[in-house]
Order: sequence, then C-alpha cells, then structure tokens
Amino acid sequence: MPGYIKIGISGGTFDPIHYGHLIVAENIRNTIGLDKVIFVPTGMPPHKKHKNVTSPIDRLNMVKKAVYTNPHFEVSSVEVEREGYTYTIDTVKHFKRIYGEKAQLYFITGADVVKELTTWKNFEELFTMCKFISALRPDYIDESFYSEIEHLKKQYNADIIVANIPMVQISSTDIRNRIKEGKSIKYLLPECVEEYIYRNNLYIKSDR
Ligand SMILES: Nc1ncnc2c1ncn2[C@@H]1O[C@H](COP(=O)(O)OP(=O)(O)OP(=O)(O)O)[C@@H](O)[C@H]1O
Ligand SMILES: O=C(O)c1ccc[n+]([C@@H]2O[C@H](COP(=O)([O-])O)[C@@H](O)[C@H]2O)c1
Repeated sequence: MPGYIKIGISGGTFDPIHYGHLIVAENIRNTIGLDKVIFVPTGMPPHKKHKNVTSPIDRLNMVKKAVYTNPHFEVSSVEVEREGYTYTIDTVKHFKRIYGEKAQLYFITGADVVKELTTWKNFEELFTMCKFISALRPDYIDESFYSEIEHLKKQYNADIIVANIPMVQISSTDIRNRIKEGKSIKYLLPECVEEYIYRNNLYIKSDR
C-alpha cells in the first residue's frame, strides 16, 4: 500500500543500553521489514518505583550515542519529558497522533516482558493499537512463555509475533554488576556508551 510505513518502537529503561537491545532491534527490523525503529527510554517507570534508576537524561544521552550510526534508528524523548509515571499506552497514542493511519506500529519487547503485559495500564486498548514483537531471551524461554503468548492471542486478541532471530545473552543488570566489581564491559555495548559511563562515573556505586 503506497505511503504505508511500518514503525518499530523499542521501549526500555536502557540503564544502560547494550548490544542486546541494538542487535534485537536491527534483526527485527530486517525480519519484519520495518522502515525504522524508534528507541524510547522510559521517564519514571511505574514498575521500577522502588529501584534506583539512573537519571532519564543520562539514559537518553546513552541511547542517542548508541543509535547515532544507524540511519534506520531514531530516539524519542517523549517519555523522558513527560511529567509523572510513564505508560506505554500514552506513548503509542503519541506516535499514532504523529503518524496517523498511514503507519503500523510494532512494539518490541524481550521475552521477560511478555509475561507482564497484562499488568500494563489499559493493556486491552493497547492491543488494539499496535502489534507486539517479542525477541526470545536466554533464561526466559519455557513452556509458560509460549502458553502466555497463546493466552494473550486467544483471550485478548493480541497481535503478538515471536521473532525468529538469534538470542543475545546480554543484560543491563550484568553490565552494572561488572562495573561495580571493576570488571570489563568491553564488547557488551558500544564504545561511545562505555566512554559516557566512565566519564560520568555511572554505576560504580550502584545498589541494584
Ligand atoms: N539481550 C536481550 N535480548 C532480547 N531482549 C532484550 C535483551 N535485553 C533487553 N531486552 C528487552 O529490551 C527491553 C528493555 O530492556 P531493559 O532496558 O530493561 O534491559 P535489561 O537488560 O532487561 O535491563 P535489566 O537487566 O536492568 O532488567 C525489554 O523489552 C527487554 O526484554
Ligand atoms: O505501560 C505500562 O503500564 C508499562 C509497565 C511496565 C513496563 N512498560 C514498558 O515496557 C518497556 C520495557 O520496560 P523495562 O522495565 O523492561 O525496561 C518500557 O518501554 C516500559 O515503559 C510499560
């Protein structure tokens, strides 16, 4: 259909962004034929109320640096700029307003997030507004993952695709722990992000 574009939205805390996020987004872009992927760092994530998350501005800066060299990747500060807790339903409505009916939105998640989708604000309405694509993730794939996908499809008519792409064993938690323990984080995230972390003394005293 002429003028019809496919947009991926990669939402995350990105504390920090790493090659897992980037490799998954690029592979999904290729597999699904997305025109672009917009990375949306969370502002105040409601599900991490009790955790000590790095400032939104530092997380946004790291995402900007990480995606800079990919012409198909963009960054949106819409959640970082929003007052109060940030919810995906508001973000998807924001992109619907911008791109209108000419776009199909695909929200990209990892397998760990799939099991939490029914706890999200207005998730039933969200399922009517965008498709979901889940990347497999080591340690999160078992019988219950696939039965949850079937449940979401059957019960809520969710359009949710499991991406057939290689798994990447990298997490932000592991990166933060390595920094705290004085270990190397080389090859887990782009060098420009690594430099940003050390220049700004991030995660050295992380209590997560
Ligand atoms: N290695 C990975 N493979 C597939 N999906 C991933 C991977 N890392 C993160 N994701 C997905 O990216 C989104 C944002 O993740 P997030 O920024 O919380 O990273 P994380 O590595 O899971 O962080 P943390 O270890 O702090 O929980 C989530 O949907 C998550 O499932
Ligand atoms: O909208 C919600 O209620 C909601 C609840 C929990 C998580 N999310 C979104 O899920 C995405 C991944 O979150 P996280 O914690 O795995 O980085 C991120 O974009 C969050 O805003 C959204």
